[in-house]
Amino acid sequence: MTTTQGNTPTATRPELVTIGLMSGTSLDGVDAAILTTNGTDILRHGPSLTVPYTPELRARLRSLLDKATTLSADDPLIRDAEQALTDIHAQAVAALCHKAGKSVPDLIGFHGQTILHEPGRTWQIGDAARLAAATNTPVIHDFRSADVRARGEGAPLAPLYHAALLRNHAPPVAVLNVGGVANVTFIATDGTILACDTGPGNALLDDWVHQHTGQSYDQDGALALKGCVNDAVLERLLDNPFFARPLPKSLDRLSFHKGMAYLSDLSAADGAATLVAFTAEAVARTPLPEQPTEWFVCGGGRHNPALMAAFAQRLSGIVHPVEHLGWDGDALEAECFGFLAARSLLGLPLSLPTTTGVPHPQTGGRLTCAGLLPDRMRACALLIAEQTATPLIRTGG
Ligand SMILES: Nc1ncnc2c1ncn2[C@@H]1O[C@H](COP(=O)(O)OP(=O)(O)OP(=O)(O)O)[C@@H](O)[C@H]1O
Ligand SMILES: CC(=O)N[C@H]1[C@@H]2OC[C@@H](O2)[C@@H](O)[C@@H]1O[C@H](C)C(=O)O
Repeated sequence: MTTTQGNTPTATRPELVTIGLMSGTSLDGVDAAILTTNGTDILRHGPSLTVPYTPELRARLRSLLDKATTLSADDPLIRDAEQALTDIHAQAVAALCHKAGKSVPDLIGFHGQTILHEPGRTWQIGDAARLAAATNTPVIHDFRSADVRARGEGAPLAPLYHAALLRNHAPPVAVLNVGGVANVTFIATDGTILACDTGPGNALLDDWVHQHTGQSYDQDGALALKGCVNDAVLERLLDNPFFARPLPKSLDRLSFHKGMAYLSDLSAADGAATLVAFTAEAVARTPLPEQPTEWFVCGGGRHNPALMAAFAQRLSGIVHPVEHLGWDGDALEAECFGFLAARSLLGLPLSLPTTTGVPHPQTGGRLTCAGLLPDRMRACALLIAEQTATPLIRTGG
C-alpha cells in the first residue's frame, strides 16, 4: 500500500544510499555506516567502521564539555576542534566508501559532537560545509535544534529508527542503547513509541576507570567484576529527581557528574561495580507504562559483561544484545543518522511528542551542498526538486 508521510508517497520515494556518522558522548571516535533507505523502510544495511579519536583530540573534546557554557560558536577553541573533528569524519567517509567499493553516497547524515545538552539548548559541533566539500556529498546536519526550538528535549532521536527496525517484532519490547549516556526506545503493546534517556551509560564508569587505572574504559568489565556494589552509595546516586520524572526526558554527559563525589571512599573495583549497578538500576527505574518482555541492547556497553549481567539481574524481561536480531550494535547509531538524514531530506518527522516531548511530530536537520562539484550539485538539485519541498540551504560555496 502507498502511504503518504510528508511530501512524497512511499512507493515513489527514491532509494537513497546514505552514510550516517555518529560521534557519541563516550568521545571514543566516529562510527560510520552505510544504509540504503527511502526514509521509511530500511532497504539494505551496508558496511560500517569506526575511526577512533586520537588521545589528544579526545582530551581536547573532553575539556570543551567542561567549558561549553562559556564558549561561543566562533571561539578559536571551538573552531579548531571543529576542523579536526570534521577532518576525521571525512576520513571515515573515505575509508567506508573504499571498504564498500563505492565512489560517493547520495547523502551524509552528520550528527557532530555534542558538547552541551541542557533544557532549551543543545550544541553539536562540526563543520558541515567543510565535510560536504571534502566528500563531494550533500550533508544533513544539526538534527536536534528544530526539536529544541519547538520545545522538545532534542533527544533521543534514535526511536524512529529503532521502531522501523522493530516493525515486525511483537511488542512490548525495548531497545536500550548504552553509550556514554543510556537511552531507551519502548514499543508498547498498542504500538506507541515511547523514549527517553535513562541515566548514565558508560561515561561515569569510563571517567572512574581513567582516574584509577589510566585506561579509557573497563575492558570486558574486568575491574567491575572484581568489585562489590556499595548499596548505600548506589542509593545516594539514585536519589535524584531525574529518575521519577515522567518520559520523555534527556540528559547531558555530565548530568550525574557531581555524584562521583559519593564514591570517594570506594576502592577502584567497588566503585566500578557500583557505577555498573547505577547504570542498570537507572534503566530498571525508568517509569515505563508496562514492562518489555525483551530488551535488546546496543552501544558499547553491551560489550561489558558486568553491565550485561547487571541488566539481566535488575530488569524484568529477557536481555539480549541486538545481535540476537541480526543487527550490528556498534553500527546502529551511525545507521540511524543516515536514516534520519533521508527523512530530513524528505521533510518527514525525526521526533514525536512521545519521544522528545515536542508538541507535534517534528522534522529537522539542515542541508548543505557547499563546495560540491558542478555535476554533483546538479544531480542533487534534481533529486531535491523531485522529492521534497525542503529548502536548499547553501552555506557558502
Ligand atoms: N570490550 C568492552 N568492555 C567494556 N566496555 C566496552 C567495551 N567496548 C566498548 N565499551 C564501552 O563502550 C563505550 C563506547 O560506547 P559507544 O561507542 O556506544 O559510545 P557512543 O557512541 O559515544 O555513545 P552515545 O552516543 O550513545 O552516548 C566505551 O567508552 C566503553 O565504555
Ligand atoms: C544530546 C545528545 O547527543 N544525546 C545523545 C547521547 O547519547 C545517548 C543519549 O545521549 C541520546 O539521547 C543521544 O544519542 C542518541 C543517538 C539519540 O539521539 O538517540
